[in-house]
Amino acid sequence: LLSLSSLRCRSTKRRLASLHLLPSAPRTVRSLATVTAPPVVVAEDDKYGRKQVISVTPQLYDYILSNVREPPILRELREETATMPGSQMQVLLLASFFLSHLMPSNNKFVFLSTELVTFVSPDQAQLLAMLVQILGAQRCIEVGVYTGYSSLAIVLVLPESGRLVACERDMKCLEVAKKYYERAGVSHKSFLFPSSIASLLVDIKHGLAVESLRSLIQNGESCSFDFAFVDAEKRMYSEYFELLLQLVMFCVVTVHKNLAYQTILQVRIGGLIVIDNVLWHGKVADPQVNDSKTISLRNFNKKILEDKRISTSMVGANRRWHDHMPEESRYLSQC
Ligand SMILES: C[S@@+](CC[C@H](N)C(=O)[O-])C[C@H]1O[C@@H](n2cnc3c(N)ncnc32)[C@H](O)[C@@H]1O
Repeated sequence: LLSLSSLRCRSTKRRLASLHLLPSAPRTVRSLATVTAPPVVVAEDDKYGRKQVISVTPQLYDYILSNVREPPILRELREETATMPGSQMQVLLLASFFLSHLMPSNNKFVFLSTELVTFVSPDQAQLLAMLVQILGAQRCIEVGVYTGYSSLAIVLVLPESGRLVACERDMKCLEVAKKYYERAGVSHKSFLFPSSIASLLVDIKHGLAVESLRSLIQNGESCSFDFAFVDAEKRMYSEYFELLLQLVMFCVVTVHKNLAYQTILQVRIGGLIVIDNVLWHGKVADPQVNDSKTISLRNFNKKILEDKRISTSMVGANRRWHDHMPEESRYLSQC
């Protein structure tokens, strides 16, 4: 535990950063994980046609990252975030690695790890930004901002007239996010036209996300968003989803042809809701894991699968670092 405390301490992280152990993350992982995993997993069940699935090794993940276009301001924000107490990147992997050797039979730190905060990786941020661009999204919502890495990635590709509603309960995190929004020139408010959407790219909603989403609905903003990214409290995913379905353009349009005759058309206009961490570091597939967050996510995934109102796609893990990590810490890898 002492090791974990010292690793979570800011000065230690700075020292690690100066040794290039943090936060240029992916390379650090390679230094810990010297064993190369097979790059391909073959699905065992013949009914899947013996499909080969690429397993992302640290080397391959390095390669993916070297092909990411990360704007310099996002890189700076990522590096600053990685030095913050509680942020999860390599610190956690390092801590778990050391701890697993100190206390091989103790799995308490797996629990500790879930208290730390993660943020999307550069490749994930690039994917989010590209989805927003493909959609031609103007109005977006993020549930769970942390220090603003994913939200800034989204805002940077929005048109001038775009808007991102950023929901976050932690003011300290928002201070960092605001600093970067300002530096990127996306937090400008026009005092001449305060209600103008065009003058406000990031609209921060400080507070519990469910309340912020409800107030958007009460303010008549239903069916007015194109895109949402959910990355907050796992046990609230179902509530976020139901509220977002009302806010994102996926709606019932009522057409009044004349007073006597009314047609209701169900129109899917094409909004997109991206939900992070639905594999919950692999725990959803492990019947031995039954904590409340894992159960919530299992139930949520089942509900989404059965929900006929939407089209859905679950995208698999893009990193498989736990192949290289001790058993106790394998859930620390990202999905
Ligand atoms: C995983 S982090 C978000 C990371 C961010 N999306 C990124 O990739 O840069 C989750 C954030 O959700 C926030 N959060 C958790 N529960 C919340 C809630 N009920 N309402 C608002 N924010 C919440 C936490 O404070 C934390 O900052």
